[in-house]
Amino acid sequence: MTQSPQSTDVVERAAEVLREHRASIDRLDAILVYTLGERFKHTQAVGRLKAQHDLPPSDPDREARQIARLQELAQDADLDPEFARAFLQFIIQEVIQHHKKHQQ
Ligand SMILES: C=C(O[C@@H]1C=C(C(=O)O)C=C[C@H]1O)C(=O)O
Repeated sequence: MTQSPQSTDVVERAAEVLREHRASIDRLDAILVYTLGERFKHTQAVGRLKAQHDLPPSDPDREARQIARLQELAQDADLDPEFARAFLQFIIQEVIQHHKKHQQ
């Protein structure tokens, strides 16, 4: 069966919906970047504090509590909890590398 060509109205409406979604995605990406920037400011301060007081760069108990909490939040937010876990783990590993550099 051949498809009938879509009317100009339908095509224009689809283009408009796509534009709106992409504008929302761009705003949310900006929120993510600024949020991560703020988070890294705090973790850098924690890294300096740990270096000054000779504390270990990583804290596995704290990480386990954060991951459990984030997975609950992810469920509430309709986000894959496994994705949320992997994402937080990725960020924490980067933070721990920064903390190790503070201690060198
Ligand atoms: C920021 C800290 O250092 C590390 C990084 C963490 C993080 O990025 O959330 C959590 C625990 C630590 O392994 C901390 O101890 O609070």
